[in-house]
Amino acid sequence: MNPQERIAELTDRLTLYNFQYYQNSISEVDDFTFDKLLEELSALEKQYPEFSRPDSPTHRVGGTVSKEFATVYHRFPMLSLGNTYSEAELTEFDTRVQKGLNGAAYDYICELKFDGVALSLAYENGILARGVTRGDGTRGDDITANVRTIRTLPLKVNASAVPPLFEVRGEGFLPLAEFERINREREDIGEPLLANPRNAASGTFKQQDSGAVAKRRLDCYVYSFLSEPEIFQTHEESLVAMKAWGFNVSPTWRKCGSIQEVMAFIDEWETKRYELPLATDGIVIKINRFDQQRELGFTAKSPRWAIAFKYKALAASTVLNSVSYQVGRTGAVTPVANLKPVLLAGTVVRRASLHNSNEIERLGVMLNDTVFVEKGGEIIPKITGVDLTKRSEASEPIVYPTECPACQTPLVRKEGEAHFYCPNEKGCPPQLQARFEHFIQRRAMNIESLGEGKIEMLIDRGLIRSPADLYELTFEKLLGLEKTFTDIETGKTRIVSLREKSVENILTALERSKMQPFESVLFAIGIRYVGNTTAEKLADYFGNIDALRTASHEALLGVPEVGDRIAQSVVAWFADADNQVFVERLRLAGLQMATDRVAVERKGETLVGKTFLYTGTFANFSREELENEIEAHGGRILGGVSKKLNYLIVGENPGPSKVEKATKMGVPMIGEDEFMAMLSS
Ligand SMILES: NC(=O)c1ccc[n+]([C@@H]2O[C@H](COP(=O)([O-])OP(=O)(O)OC[C@H]3O[C@@H](n4cnc5c(N)ncnc54)[C@H](O)[C@@H]3O)[C@@H](O)[C@H]2O)c1
Ligand SMILES: [Zn+2]
Repeated sequence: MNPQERIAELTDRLTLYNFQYYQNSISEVDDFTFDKLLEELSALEKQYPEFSRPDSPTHRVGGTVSKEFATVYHRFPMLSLGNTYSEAELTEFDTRVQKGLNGAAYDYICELKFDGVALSLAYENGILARGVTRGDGTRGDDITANVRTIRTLPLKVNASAVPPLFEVRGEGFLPLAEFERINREREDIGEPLLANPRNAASGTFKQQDSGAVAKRRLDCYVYSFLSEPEIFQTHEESLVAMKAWGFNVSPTWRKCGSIQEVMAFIDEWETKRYELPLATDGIVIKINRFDQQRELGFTAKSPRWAIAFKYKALAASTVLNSVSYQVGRTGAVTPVANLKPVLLAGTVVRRASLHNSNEIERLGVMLNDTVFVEKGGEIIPKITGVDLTKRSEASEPIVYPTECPACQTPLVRKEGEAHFYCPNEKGCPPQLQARFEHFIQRRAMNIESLGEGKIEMLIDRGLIRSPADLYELTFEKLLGLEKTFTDIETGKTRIVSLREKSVENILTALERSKMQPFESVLFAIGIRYVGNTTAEKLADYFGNIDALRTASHEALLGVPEVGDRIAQSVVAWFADADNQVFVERLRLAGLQMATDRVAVERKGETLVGKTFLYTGTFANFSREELENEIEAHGGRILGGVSKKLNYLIVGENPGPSKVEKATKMGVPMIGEDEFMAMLSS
């Protein structure tokens, strides 16, 4: 390939990667590969400027604006950062700085490079007015509503010193613990897992529904302050001030007087960064004094007064001893590598994720091979390659099972999915186990006293096969049961035994679970793709299990946020005869199969914005009908007489205390006729 062709190819490829990364929050290649290709393109363009294309990704910030959000122009452009993976280049950067400042003294501020999404946060008179993405650097997407869901971000800054207009910049991110929580939840309801915290954060910020965004607890570390006129002399001062004003400033920054100190900071954080609550991918080094920053200036794409040092993902090499196959709740089979224990980023690694059979093929890995293990943004390390120089006669092919490792049912592969599945949903022990774990969780039936091995023991003893069996457990059946568990990794044993006290706890929890609301029951029964929120929406809309059970695909599509995939899954679930029996048994056990609140259909807008309370009995309505009428016309029912109450509806034989309180507080009281007039006004 000649240089012109290579330049064209790299330009196209990198443009595509940028598009996927910034628009669709997908990494087609890892960052290191991306950066190396960009470096290659940049070098070729320098050598052959005549072939450099105007749309080259070397000239500009990678993102663009999208159609879904309003476009906002940045008051100060949002640039990228030059980056390097080598200390030698860092020294070159320092030399350029020295030259640029004509020998004047200078300090650096080192910060962690947080791996999330750059945000511009504009404040007007101390109030958060706008949150905008970086976009193409000149203009970005207005995602204010989503940014407002970040709890650590002050919506109002109470300080006398703040200028009327200022902008704070920071990195919006998904904390690792939150990322893990979301993935556990997704796995539980059979959704594909999110690939990494940075892409998950980026995808979340681009959602249209800020209610859904709020459920993912995003966070933001701020690292830059801009105003006109400037009110600080140094970056350090601005960090201290932002912290004092209530912004979330990561305490990890440090002032360094020389490039040697910078290097020491880099070394120090190479492994320590894994203790932080978020993914990081390097260190950002900035000149501290603002006048010196101005003196050094900018290129078209990045400041000359700062650079990012990126860590190569930490890698170790070790031997692949064996592969185990785990079966999840939905039957998906995941291969897990069992490794000869090796130290990586300060922890001993024994296992690594292999994702699926495609991944094993892609890596070409064999048993007893020496493999490279890397720790990236995720918590579980992954195998990234094979050290072929160490391949020996002992290496043997990994034979992917054709049968479920737990129940020997032949595995199947669903179209378009990377995983093999065990189709024996009802009899496969790990699937059963996971189904119970799903059923007992707090947000489902809340019977967590059954955790920690008890479920496994009950399955083993043949006492439970379906969650409905739980409600047939008795004191006699449970008392005295015992099982010893051995941890495969440490060899330590643990005994679970059911004595009087724990049996009582279990039975009480089971009894109490019968009061869990209908939406929790709906979540607990484990329909694929039906998470908490969807269960709530379904419960609200249909009101009871019979309406839902008989709902058609079309009817289901009428539920807010329910699409084809969920509708299909619900219909299929209720069509299954065993599931019908399951639901009947739960109903007989006394679980809630209807909401207290009957879903109401909107009839009018006459009561919108008004609040009501009623007392006594009425000629034309039962209490429930009255409540429905109020809600159907957009009104709200309050729990008691308060300042917020607009009307007390008084019927026959009213309660004296409500009337008395309403009189005292001057709340208007209306009769049934007046209320009916209001409905139709
Ligand atoms: N894998 C892929 O397909 C792919 C595609 C495009 C880009 N990328 C990655 O993204 C990089 C380019 O992205 P970029 O232009 O945003 O550059 P960058 O991410 O390397 O550096 C700039 C960004 O760093 C962030 N940042 C984090 N901590 C900071 C701090 N303390 N101070 C200042 N800024 C901080 C800001 O968001 C800023 O916009 C590439 O180098 C590559 O690694 C990957
Ligand atoms: Zn199985």
